[in-house]
Amino acid sequence: MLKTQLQPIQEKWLAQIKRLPFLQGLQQGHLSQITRDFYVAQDEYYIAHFMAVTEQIKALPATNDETLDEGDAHLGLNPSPDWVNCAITDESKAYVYFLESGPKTDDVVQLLRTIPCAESYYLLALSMQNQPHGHQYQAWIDYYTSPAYQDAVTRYLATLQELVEARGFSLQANELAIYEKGYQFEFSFWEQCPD
Ligand SMILES: Cc1ncc(CN)c(N)n1
Repeated sequence: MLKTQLQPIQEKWLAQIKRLPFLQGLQQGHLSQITRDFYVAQDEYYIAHFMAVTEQIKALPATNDETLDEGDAHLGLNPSPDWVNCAITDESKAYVYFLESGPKTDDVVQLLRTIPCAESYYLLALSMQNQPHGHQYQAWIDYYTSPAYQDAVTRYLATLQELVEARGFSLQANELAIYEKGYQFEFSFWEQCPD
């Protein structure tokens, strides 16, 4: 039931994200240095906040996430030392504000805010796997398709499933709207990256 509710939203936004110039460049291995630096700067900022939010989700079982450091994925894009000089955009700040806003007491809502972030990268990277001649950004793809990252995504979805089953009613329209908003922010985050 959960999958039936989430999948149409997920598929709609992933299709739009894949068409964006940055994703096309990522897929084809043709991103400029400036573009990669810009992305890494925005994402370092984003991830720091994302990690803090997920640590507050009480229902998420504690795991050994030592193998997960998204800095490794960034290295796969070969940023220059100049990435630290890129200003953080209003779009990136708005996404972080969305993650951090709202009551912290409802784990269902908090998971719905964060799952688009976790699952979309896994699904995007999966779609870039198996290029005939290897990939320019193979380390980025490998990071987001790794068993450790996949386990984290599975853990988020399984926890949401358990919480929804335990409360005895399926996701409501206002909750699905939060999940969709998360995907909208994912889209805007990628859209802002120059090609
Ligand atoms: C904006 C964003 N969304 C998702 C991810 C993958 N955790 C990320 N690194 N950055």
